[in-house]
Amino acid sequence: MDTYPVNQPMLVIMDPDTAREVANSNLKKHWNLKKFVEPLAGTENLLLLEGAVWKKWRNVFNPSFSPTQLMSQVPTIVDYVTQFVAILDERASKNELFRMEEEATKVTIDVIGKVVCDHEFKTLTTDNEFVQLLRSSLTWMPDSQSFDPFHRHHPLRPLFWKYYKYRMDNYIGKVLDERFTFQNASKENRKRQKTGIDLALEEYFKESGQTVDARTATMDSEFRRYAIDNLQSLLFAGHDTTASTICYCYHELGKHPAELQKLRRELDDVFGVGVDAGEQIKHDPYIINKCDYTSAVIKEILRMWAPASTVREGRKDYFIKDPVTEEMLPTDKMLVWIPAISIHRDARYWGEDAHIFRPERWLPENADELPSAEAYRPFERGPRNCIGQELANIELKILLAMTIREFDIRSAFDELDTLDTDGSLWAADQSFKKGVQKCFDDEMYQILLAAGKPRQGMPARVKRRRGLMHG
Ligand code: HEM
Repeated sequence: MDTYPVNQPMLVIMDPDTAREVANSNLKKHWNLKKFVEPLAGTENLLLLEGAVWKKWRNVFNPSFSPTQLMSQVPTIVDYVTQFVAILDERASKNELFRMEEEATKVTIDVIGKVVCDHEFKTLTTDNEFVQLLRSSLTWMPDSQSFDPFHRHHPLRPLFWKYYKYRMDNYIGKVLDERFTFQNASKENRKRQKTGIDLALEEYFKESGQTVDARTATMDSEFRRYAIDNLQSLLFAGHDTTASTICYCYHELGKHPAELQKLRRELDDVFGVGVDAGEQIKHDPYIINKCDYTSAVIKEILRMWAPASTVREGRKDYFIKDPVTEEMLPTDKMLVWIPAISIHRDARYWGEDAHIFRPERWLPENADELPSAEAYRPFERGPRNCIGQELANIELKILLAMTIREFDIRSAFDELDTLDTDGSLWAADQSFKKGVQKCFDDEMYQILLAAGKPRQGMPARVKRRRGLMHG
């Protein structure tokens, strides 16, 4: 696809086997990605680094996302989701129209903040400075569909981005420095569960050959830069994709009563009718593995509304074989894109109902119907796959288990205009409301704001179904 002069020519990969080859190749991430990531998380981070430096940092953070480490975080996740439930309950009792994406972002930020930084962002209960800066930075993201040259190359954009990044660096830098001072200062601390920030610091002590003693150790500025950018990339990548996915879960379930009923029935079977799922999950985190249909709903949503994908930079010496003509296609000066969402909706792999929400396709008894695993890549595949996929899955299951039986949730695009002055990032940029307002025959199509987010942040209404069982 040649979009010159708006963008570089693109080679769009729609064939799952070719996608596997590209994902496993050493083609670098495309420089275009930097435009989105740098304002939010700098350049020295897992999303953008390459080669040996990337490998080193991936190894540093991998243990924070191991199954055992994640399961140990489940009670914390339940506590945050309980606060999210309280917010929904308040919205319901006031019968308020609100943007679900804004509220979902709060819970996912609080979770990732705790999992990665062991820091309480308290976004669910207070106005957190870091999150406000992150959202302000997002308001400056160019609308990729805009042909207005002033909008695309706004002269003030780099200044604002620099300012927000500077303040976000200060915030995370402080969290890091506090941890650095605190690191291993006491025996009890050494025994604590280690989060991403501890592992990063451990790596530093190992590399710098310093003894772990808070009074004499110093942190060099290069390490500090890498640590801050990496923590920010985890905070950023770890919240908005998950927030977007839970919104689409609510949206599709709201449109599909039969599937919603099946989901509620499964949760009743696993947790008991009228029994609080949160307390049970806290007590036995592995109970969520019994929820096959819940898992199927999440997989189906990530198939239909995958919020992220990979873009790679072509190279002179790298050719891709056209699976039909067998022609060797050059990739030099091209953006090589694997649009997961398009592969996920391709009838050649998923059948005539590729655009239909049908969680049943993921149930164990229907495994034979599924196409090759390569045709499903919401978290990408190969060495640069998503480090946080298990965390996202656990979080999404807990969110569904603790909300879907408590509330009726529906998107409310018919009332969108009444949110024009709510001060959200969506209200700030009215250009999102212009132009065609349906894609895949759905008003809640994705808007590219770093990741694919639900249009207008999903205007929503919630109704309580029964008395709350949580705190
Ligand atoms: C539903 C939720 C999520 C989806 C759909 C998703 C999707 C993706 C995709 C498609 C990539 C590949 C990007 C590329 O090639 O440029 C990726 C990478 C990444 N994701 Fe996620 N992600 C999710 C949640 C998370 C969470 C919870 C974290 C928490 C830390 C996270 C952290 C990352 C990081 C750090 C990378 C870069 C990995 C590397 O290159 O080594 N993501 N994700």
